[in-house]
Amino acid sequence: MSDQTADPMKIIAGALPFLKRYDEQIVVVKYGGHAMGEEETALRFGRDIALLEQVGIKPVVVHGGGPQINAMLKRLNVQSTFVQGLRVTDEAMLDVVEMVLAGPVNKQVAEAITRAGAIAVGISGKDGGLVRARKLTRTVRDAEGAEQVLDLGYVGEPETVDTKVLTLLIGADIVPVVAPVGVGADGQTYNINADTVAGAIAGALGAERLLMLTDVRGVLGPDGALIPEMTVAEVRAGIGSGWISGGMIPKVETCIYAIERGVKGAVILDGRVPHAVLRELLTDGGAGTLIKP
Ligand SMILES: Nc1ncnc2c1ncn2[C@@H]1O[C@H](COP(=O)(O)OP(=O)(O)O)[C@@H](O)[C@H]1O
Ligand SMILES: CC(=O)N[C@@H](CCC(=O)OP(=O)(O)O)C(=O)O
Repeated sequence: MSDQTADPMKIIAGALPFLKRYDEQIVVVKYGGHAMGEEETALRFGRDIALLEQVGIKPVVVHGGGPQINAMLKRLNVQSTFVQGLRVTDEAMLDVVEMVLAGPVNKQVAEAITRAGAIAVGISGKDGGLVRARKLTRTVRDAEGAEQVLDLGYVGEPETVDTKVLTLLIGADIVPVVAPVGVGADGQTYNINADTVAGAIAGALGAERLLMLTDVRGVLGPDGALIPEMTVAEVRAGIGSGWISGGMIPKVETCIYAIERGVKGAVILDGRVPHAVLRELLTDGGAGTLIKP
């Protein structure tokens, strides 16, 4: 039965148990740059988040903006390289990253939610000491099996998360919208993968759910089919075999991180599907890939 012909009373009755389950619960939603797409997609996302807030759920949005950074770099004629899904970030790159993420992208997402009738405030991880970061280092093995440390420049990882500013906003019924930029103890700004920030915030807040909105249906197996549920061990095997790759790696690693810190469920789903967030939280027809212990 299509949405248009469904009995509205049935829909409302069906949503009630979920509304009860998530009442006053924090749900962290990672809104990926690929899922933002057209302006209409962002507005639709804003309406869904505003609705969650209006029915008593406490949404916290962490957004990405990789494609939007790429578009700006193209205009500036600057090349960018990625290692294991992470953008190598020198000083000039850092300026562009912060300008795009904490600027237009952050404001567009907050505005879309506010326009839909909730109050949303855009901040970056630097505001209120939210995300204290440290330089991220990655090691790889070369052909001879020797370990090599990669220098990704000013790419960071969350060291600590101070949830005070989020708690204050949530307590005042304001939806926090967070740009994935952090600051080190010495004041150095770091570019952090948005998935990682979402996981760290979900863990620190003890969120009920972490939803990762992207531009694929979820984790796809080697045959291209959607995998509805995966254990942590299965995810690790997928990374090892190479069929989980690129931007999907930080996504699944984030889900594992969040679950290990007590987040009840972490889901990777297609943010381009209309009402993806509402479907996932308020119906039993959840889509995407649920990662579980
Ligand atoms: N096994 C897999 N299943 C689904 N997507 C995968 C897989 N392995 C790699 N990917 C890639 O990961 C991408 C999602 O990551 P990313 O582009 O960083 O999204 P976002 O901008 O939403 O954070 C997909 O578009 C796809 O190209
Ligand atoms: C270190 C690193 O790679 N940072 C990301 C931050 C934005 C991001 O994560 O955006 P998506 O969620 O849209 O991919 C970047 O520079 O693209």
